[in-house]
Amino acid sequence: MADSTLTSLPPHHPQCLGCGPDNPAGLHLAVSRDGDSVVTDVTFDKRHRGAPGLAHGGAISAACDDLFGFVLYVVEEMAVTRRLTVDYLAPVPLGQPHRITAGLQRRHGRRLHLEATGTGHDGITRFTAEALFVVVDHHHFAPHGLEADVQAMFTRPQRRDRKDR
Ligand SMILES: CCCCC/C=C\C/C=C\C/C=C\C/C=C\CCCC(=O)SCCNC(=O)CCNC(=O)[C@H](O)C(C)(C)COP(=O)(O)OP(=O)(O)OC[C@H]1O[C@@H](n2cnc3c(N)ncnc32)[C@H](O)[C@@H]1OP(=O)(O)O
Repeated sequence: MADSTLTSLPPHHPQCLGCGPDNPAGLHLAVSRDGDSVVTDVTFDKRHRGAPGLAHGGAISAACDDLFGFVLYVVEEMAVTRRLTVDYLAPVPLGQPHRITAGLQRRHGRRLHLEATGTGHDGITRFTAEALFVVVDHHHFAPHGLEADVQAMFTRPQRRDRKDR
């Protein structure tokens, strides 16, 4: 969907399940910032099938979780998912684009309360999500990943100036 008011955001890292371009099993979400919100247009396909013709709830949940991870560019904090709740309001057909919009609802100390809405291009909202993210520092990631990869997450530019989505 072309939208001149959106600013592209970089993937969390190249292999990220949600947004990494180099993850062959990934959702390959392309995410943009729109003011204090972040948005992505996702089209689930046969790799994400649950019931015949419909998206798997886990795939929808993964898309929401990853998009919440982009609100961190707005908040300018590193944080991880502590709790994620998805309301599946209506079946999500494969092959139909849905726009997911997410943002910060409120913050209490380290706790970030986030919310998201997924709406088809037909205007039907088929899922919503809420999450609790908890702010962490680089020590959270350091024991598990290559030091250079962890450093890159903390030091990369926070946005790209591409406005062509
Ligand atoms: C500078 C610019 C930065 C830009 C960043 C941009 C991008 C990078 C972002 C992310 C990182 C990279 C890749 C992201 C990939 C995907 C994005 C999706 C996100 C994920 O896919 S991420 C993976 C799944 N995720 C986990 O792998 C977490 C496992 N987990 C833990 O590692 C611990 O569990 C932890 C650290 C979360 C907390 O542990 P802890 O010991 O530090 O803290 P504690 O337990 O004390 O809780 C702290 C405060 O939350 C309150 N609290 C807790 N539970 C609550 C509940 N249920 N209800 C209400 N409040 C609750 C407490 O009451 C306390 O509140 P208070 O501080 O106010 O007292």
